[in-house]
Amino acid sequence: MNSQRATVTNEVLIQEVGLRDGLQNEPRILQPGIRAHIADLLGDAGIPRIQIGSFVNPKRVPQMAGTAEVWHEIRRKPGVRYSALVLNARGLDQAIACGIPHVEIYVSVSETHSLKNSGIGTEEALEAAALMIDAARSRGLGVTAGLMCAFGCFYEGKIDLRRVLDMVSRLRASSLDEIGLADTSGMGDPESIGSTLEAVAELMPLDEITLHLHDTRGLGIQNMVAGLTAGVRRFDASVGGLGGCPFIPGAVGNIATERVVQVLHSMRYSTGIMPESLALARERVFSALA
Ligand SMILES: CC(C)C(=O)C(=O)O
Repeated sequence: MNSQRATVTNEVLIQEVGLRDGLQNEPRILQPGIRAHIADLLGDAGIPRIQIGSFVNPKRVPQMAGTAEVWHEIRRKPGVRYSALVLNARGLDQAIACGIPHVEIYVSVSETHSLKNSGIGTEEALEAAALMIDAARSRGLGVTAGLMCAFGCFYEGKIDLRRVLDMVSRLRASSLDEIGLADTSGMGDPESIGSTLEAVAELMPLDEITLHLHDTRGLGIQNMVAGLTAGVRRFDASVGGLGGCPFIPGAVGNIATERVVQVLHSMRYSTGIMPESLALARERVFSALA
């Protein structure tokens, strides 16, 4: 047994990423006011963590233009952690300027995906991430740092586990609230998720890990259960299962929040999320996108 494993609880924290990962791949662009209203409905449904958007180049991802306006229009619910994704120093400056309290900074484990997604290689991205984490911390922001393509890559196939572990260790050298591991192209399966987490558990407690899973091959929920079995208690999910990386062809959405909640509750885990209210938020998203 390894000594890093923390006491496991039956409480699971869900972060809704539909307003970012979900919308970034949709042809219809939703205005900031509608996105803020959806965030309010999600908060009312008891979602404890809501990623409201990203600060990225609006020419590359037009769906994310106006994230600062979304933040200003949200009726901020006490106890909810609101965050935004940033991929470079410019995005971080925008996030700091708008006053969002928590940022998520992800770098890719795959060299090819890193170049396509952010225009720089993994080494440069890691160095930039360390500077961004320090800058965010010095301004009092909470920080999640994470790895994209941690369980495989559309372009490079299987990712060497030693590479993932090395990058986890290097991220952990910075001051962080948690580390995210993303199955960006949905190539993970319960076995690879379980064995990767077992190795990561030698480096850090798994209750400080967030899993971000895509349902590309229909294994998303099984992968979540593999994560739970290993000891992970934080998951990203997207209402309606929307989402996908705009820089991965055929990318499919995240695990659907309503399904995640249904499965977790049936397994007697608690999430604090009310399925009926979540269904209202889901309807609002789909009517806005119709
Ligand atoms: C930025 C990360 C979390 C992401 O959306 C992905 O890898 O799918």
